[in-house]
Amino acid sequence: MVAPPDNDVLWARALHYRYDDGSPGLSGVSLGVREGEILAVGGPRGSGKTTLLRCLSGLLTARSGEVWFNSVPVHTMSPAVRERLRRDHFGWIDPDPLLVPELNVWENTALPLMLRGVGRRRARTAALEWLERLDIGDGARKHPGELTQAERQRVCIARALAPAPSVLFADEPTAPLHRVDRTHVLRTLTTAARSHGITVVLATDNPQTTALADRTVPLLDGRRVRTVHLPPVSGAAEPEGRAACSLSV
Ligand SMILES: Nc1ncnc2c1ncn2[C@@H]1O[C@H](COP(=O)(O)OP(=O)(O)OP(=O)(O)O)[C@@H](O)[C@H]1O
Repeated sequence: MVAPPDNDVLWARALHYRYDDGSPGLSGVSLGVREGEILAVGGPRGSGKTTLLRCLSGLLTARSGEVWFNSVPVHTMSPAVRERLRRDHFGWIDPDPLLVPELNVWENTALPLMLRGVGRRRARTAALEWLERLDIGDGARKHPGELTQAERQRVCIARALAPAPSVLFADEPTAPLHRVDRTHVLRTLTTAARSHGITVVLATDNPQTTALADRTVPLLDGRRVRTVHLPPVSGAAEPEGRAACSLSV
C-alpha cells in the first residue's frame, strides 16, 4: 500500500466499482483532492460522477482500489468506523432535497450538529446563521411541506455546511433550482466553503458550475478523461473552427 501525498485531503487510486446488476460504475479512477480545494467532477449523465463521490465518501466500497482521507485508509475501515468518519468529517448534498418532514426547518438544519454531540441551543444558533446566509431564515419555523423544492434544497445546503465538514460532497446540488437561483446558491456555497476552509467535491455536468471550481476532473464511461482543445482550423469560421476531444488518461 503506497501512502498518499501529504497535502491531499482525499486521495484515491485505481477505483473500480460495478453495480449488482453488472452495470460498470467506475473503471480505474485515480485522483487527489487538495485541502480547501473546490474540485468539480464533470461528465455527461451516466459517466460515473455519483458513483465516484459515493466511493470517495465511503458510502460505497469500491470493488478494488484505495481511498485515503488525511492519510488514513478508508477502504480498510469497518462499516461502523466509516459511518463515524462520514458523520464527523463529511457533508453530503443530494440532487433531491430530502428533509425530515416532522421537523421544522431549523431543526432539520441543526440535526447533523446534534448528532455530533453539539447542544440544542448552540446547534440552533448555528443553524439559524446558515439559514440566513442562504436567504431562508424567514422560514426557520416552517415544515418542509410548506416550502418550495428550491427552498428545501437551500435548507439541505445549510444543513450540510452548518457542521463545517472537512469535505463536502455535493452531487448536482443546484439541480432542483431555477437558473437565477442557481448562481446565487452556488456562489454562497463556494464562498462559505472557501471562508471556512471546507474542501468541496462537486458532481456536475453544468459548465456554469464547473466555472466556480478550482479544477475539474472530467469522467466518461467511468474513466477519467482529458479534454484536449484543438487549435482553430485555418479558414474555418468560429465557433466551428475550434474542436475538442476527450482522451482516456
Ligand atoms: N443503483 C444502480 N444500479 C445499477 N446501475 C447503476 C446504479 N447507479 C448508477 N448505475 C449505473 O452506473 C453508471 C454510472 O452512474 P452514475 O449515477 O454514477 O453517473 P452520473 O455521472 O452521476 O450520472 P447522472 O448525472 O445521471 O447521475 C451508469 O451506467 C448508471 O446507469
